[in-house]
Amino acid sequence: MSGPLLKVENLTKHYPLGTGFLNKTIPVVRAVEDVSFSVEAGETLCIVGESGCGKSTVARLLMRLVEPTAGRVLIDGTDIAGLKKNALRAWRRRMQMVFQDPYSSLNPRLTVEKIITEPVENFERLSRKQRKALAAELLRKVGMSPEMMNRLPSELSGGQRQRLGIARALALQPSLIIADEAVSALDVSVQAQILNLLLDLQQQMGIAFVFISHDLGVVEHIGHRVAVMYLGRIVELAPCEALFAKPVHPYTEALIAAAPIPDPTRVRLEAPVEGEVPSPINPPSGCAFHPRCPIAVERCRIDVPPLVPMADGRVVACHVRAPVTDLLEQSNVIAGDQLALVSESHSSISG
Ligand SMILES: Nc1ncnc2c1ncn2[C@@H]1O[C@H](COP(=O)(O)OP(=O)(O)OP(=O)(O)O)[C@@H](O)[C@H]1O
Repeated sequence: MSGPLLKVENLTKHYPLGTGFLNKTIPVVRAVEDVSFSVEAGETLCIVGESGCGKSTVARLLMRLVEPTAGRVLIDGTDIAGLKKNALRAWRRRMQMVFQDPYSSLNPRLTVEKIITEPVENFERLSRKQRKALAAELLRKVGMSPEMMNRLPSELSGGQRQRLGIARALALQPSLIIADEAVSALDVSVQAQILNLLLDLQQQMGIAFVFISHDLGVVEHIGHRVAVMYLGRIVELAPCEALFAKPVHPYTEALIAAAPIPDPTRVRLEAPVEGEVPSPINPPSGCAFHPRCPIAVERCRIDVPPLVPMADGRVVACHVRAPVTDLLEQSNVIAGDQLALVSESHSSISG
């Protein structure tokens, strides 16, 4: 199979505030603006950013829990918006979600066995014996004892509940799991166990992850590539190591500087970002980060910066650090498809 497993093209979601009256223009929350990225089979793409930057809305759009205002989501090249009954069911098997709060996402009245076999039983009838065998296999996969099969979610710890949420997501052998703040509610030591479990499962089963988190420590541990979002837009997308070693966008730089440093030998370079995140109902003109940006120039107030590909494989939307003109002058060192990216859109990102 060629091409990425998941491709997101110019995805946009505006939530209208109210229903409008006498043809008055309704204000909208610009939750996601012109977001594009791709995910290869077996890859983990992390999406990071402050609260309200649109991470969960991207997850909901990927799962088709909300409809996009514009843009497309393609799985293996097929637009999920156009899928009809059978194709939609087949697609639903391939993409699963793990939520932040496993407690509220697990039915408290169902046993562990029922919870993890239910997704399969939505597709096919299982005998009692098959159900027990499947439940035991899935529990083992996530490091839990099959003896827990008859328990209720309330009898499990937070970490066990999250393992259960993962087991349920694995039941249909998905190609892609969307994990939205999947470890945020857990203690640090349990977080590490769950992250290592996800890494193991990825190696064993070749599952791709879109891993949404506001915690850069978690992202650094698990990500292959990282997309940094600010006020609905991707401002930088880079291989994980490159991003942490040398953030280019001033917002990425500020986020990394503000994150707690687990390694005491690493030195924090700059002060954390100052000021409040502006409202997505009335975002600043030009680059939405310019009112908080220490290096903003006049142009940043006027034009939205396009995502520009850099030599090390990352893309950055910053007039100062990734100016389009500089790159066009160096066109002899830029591949043709990268150049197309620069001119074609504000946020095209190749996988
Ligand atoms: N159903 C909705 N109606 C109106 N506005 C919404 C709706 N859902 C989300 N929003 C707004 O869209 C913006 C993006 O929200 P989203 O939950 O995607 O951000 P997030 O980065 O996931 O934040 P958090 O980490 O706090 O969950 C926010 O301003 C939020 O208030």
